[in-house]
Amino acid sequence: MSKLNVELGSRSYPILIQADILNTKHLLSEFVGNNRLVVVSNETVAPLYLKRLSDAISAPVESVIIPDGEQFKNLTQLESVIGKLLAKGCGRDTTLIALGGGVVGDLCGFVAATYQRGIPFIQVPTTLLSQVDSSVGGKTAVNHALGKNMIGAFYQPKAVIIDTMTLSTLPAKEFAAGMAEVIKYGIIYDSNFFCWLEANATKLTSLDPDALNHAIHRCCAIKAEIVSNDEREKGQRALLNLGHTFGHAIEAEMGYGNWLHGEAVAAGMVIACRVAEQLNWMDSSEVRRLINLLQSFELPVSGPESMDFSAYMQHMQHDKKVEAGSIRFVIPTGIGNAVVTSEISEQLLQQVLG
Ligand SMILES: NC(=O)c1ccc[n+]([C@@H]2O[C@H](COP(=O)([O-])OP(=O)(O)OC[C@H]3O[C@@H](n4cnc5c(N)ncnc54)[C@H](O)[C@@H]3O)[C@@H](O)[C@H]2O)c1
Ligand SMILES: O=C(O)C(=O)C[C@@H](O)[C@H](O)[C@H](O)COP(=O)(O)O
Ligand SMILES: [Zn+2]
Repeated sequence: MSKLNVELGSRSYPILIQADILNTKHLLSEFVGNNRLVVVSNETVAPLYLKRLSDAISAPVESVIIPDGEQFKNLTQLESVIGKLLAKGCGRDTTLIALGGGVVGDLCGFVAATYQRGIPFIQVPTTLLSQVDSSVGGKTAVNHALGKNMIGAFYQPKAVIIDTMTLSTLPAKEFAAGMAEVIKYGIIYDSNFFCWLEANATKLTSLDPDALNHAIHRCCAIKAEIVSNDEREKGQRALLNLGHTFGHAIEAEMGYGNWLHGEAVAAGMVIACRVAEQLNWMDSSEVRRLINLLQSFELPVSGPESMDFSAYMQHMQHDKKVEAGSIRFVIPTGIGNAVVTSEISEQLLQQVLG
């Protein structure tokens, strides 16, 4: 088993990574004490993994099951989950366990942050995207029609338990979406990791256990370090938003769920790199390497044909990185480095976005 730690003083927590960790007896006992346990999952993941998780916990477990899809990461569903917890009589001595991908994790985390002013929760992520990104760092949220993750809280889990074996049932398109966030870490932070991804793309697609373990471990280590330094995104954490200003605009414009989050981030990262290329911050060979790597996972490398400059601008005004009315963009300065800047002219954006 590999173990990492998110260092946040009294709110620090471990990330445990292991194939088949869901077969470990008394898996969560050190994190839950005598609390009542409620698993929040969805109608796809629960039939696959809820029994295994319950068996591993070796204590009574209740569950709340939500419908599957990004379009259900909303206030209606939040209220519904809270209503079910109230109907069960759950008090503050309840720990929630998010079993599923980023949608379940973000929603369950926000329920935990708000239910009776806050109860503990544990992340058990089952998609590649959630194992490398969303389960770590405590960004919890639901979407609003006008923007992604517009209603939420920073609220850290008590532990992140990653069973890499769960990826064996993940649809290929969802695996690819997770790879977009994996590649993001290479661009913003670690050029060696980017080179490693170029060399190991085939192994990753075929779910080679060692390659998967290395990629998940490296991503979690980078995210743990960034979050430990900047929990509330006052500085460096904003780099994790590479591709998201454009990507979130795509998700909202196309209707939540029609473009997967990772697909939109893939297209958004290429757009950010095209901006960098125009500024001579990145050379075209580096942009080509990103495109090639994304394409090796069959990810999109441009936004939807139907979206033009004004459609992007309309959504990007709501981006959470807007400061004093200016949109701040994460722009790479090469493979392995990126900066946050508000100095991107509308003219340049129009040129890149069309
Ligand atoms: N909080 C954060 O820091 C953060 C970071 C990145 C993304 N996100 C959010 O995460 C969400 C995307 O997460 P996602 O890509 O995991 O999508 P998801 O949660 O919708 O899961 C993708 C699909 O895979 C299914 N699934 C999950 N695990 C499975 C398994 N093991 N086997 C078979 N099917 C499985 C799900 O039911 C769903 O249909 C977005 O809402 C995004 O905004 C949050
Ligand atoms: O953890 C972070 O910080 C990130 O930005 C990770 C992103 O991959 C993730 O999609 C996040 O939810 C986006 O955050 P938002 O603040 O732009 O909604
Ligand atoms: Zn993301």
